[in-house]
Amino acid sequence: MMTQHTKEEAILQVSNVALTYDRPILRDINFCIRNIVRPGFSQGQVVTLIGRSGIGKTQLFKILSGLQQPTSGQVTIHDNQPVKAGDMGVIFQNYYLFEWRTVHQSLLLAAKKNKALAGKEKQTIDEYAEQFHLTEHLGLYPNQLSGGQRQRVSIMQQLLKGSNFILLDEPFSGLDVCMLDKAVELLLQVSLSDDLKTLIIVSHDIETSVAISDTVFILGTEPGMAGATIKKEIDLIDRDLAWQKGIKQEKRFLETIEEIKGYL
Ligand SMILES: Nc1ncnc2c1ncn2[C@@H]1O[C@H](COP(=O)(O)OP(=O)(O)OP(=O)(O)O)[C@@H](O)[C@H]1O
Repeated sequence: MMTQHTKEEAILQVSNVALTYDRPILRDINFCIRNIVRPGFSQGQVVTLIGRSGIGKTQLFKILSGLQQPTSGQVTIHDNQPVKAGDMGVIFQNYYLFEWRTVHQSLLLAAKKNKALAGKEKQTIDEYAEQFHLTEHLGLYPNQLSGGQRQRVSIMQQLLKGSNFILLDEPFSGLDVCMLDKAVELLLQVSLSDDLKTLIIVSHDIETSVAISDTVFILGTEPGMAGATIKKEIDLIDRDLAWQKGIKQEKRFLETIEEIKGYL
């Protein structure tokens, strides 16, 4: 039985986006992310963007986050406003951190950008740190952290800034099995913190990323057409594959993974 939910207003709309350098990279990109309302949960959206290497995922990621202007078309968020740099929290693959600042200094800087936290920045940092198992690391510099800890600091930074959109580039790469489980838990926790939170994940680890998503967009090329477009959108809620622990082991999940691989 399909999990009870409704899809409401558009929270991100990509319209006719194209990107051309010396040749077309992206063309006719159209998709929409809607606010999912799930009774009893503050369920946010988790979207995975999949495509083979070199297809244009990073370029689309940059366009979505306002860091790169498309050649044509537009990306709008909140009441049809065009997205601009800074609207979205971006977590790059290498978890870029200010190496010369302690974790706490970086987090405080992020929290100060969020007007909603005025006066309670330090308290909020302590609460998140506890939740993310970073309490003992607040005084350290980034080079004294493990990969998993750096990742958690990056995510915390974006959450403190108050971004409703968090884009993650390869969030699972370079993590050992144990850390991978923790990263998954953490993203699920973030996605359940507010029904307006949207995570957009670009990953080569299809199984892990699809297992925590509600929607998959597959970027690919079509015969005779230059440039990549969204070849397929898979609604995992409709397939009853979303929001379930242990889904990775189920046959029908693995069938969807095979189907996705068929599009690459
Ligand atoms: N500044 C640029 N000028 C010209 N071509 C570019 C530029 N930046 C990227 N490209 C090209 O755009 C294409 C898409 O690159 P992109 O990095 O988005 O791929 P990707 O899907 O993220 O790949 P991967 O999974 O390997 O990271 C590539 O063919 C790349 O050569």
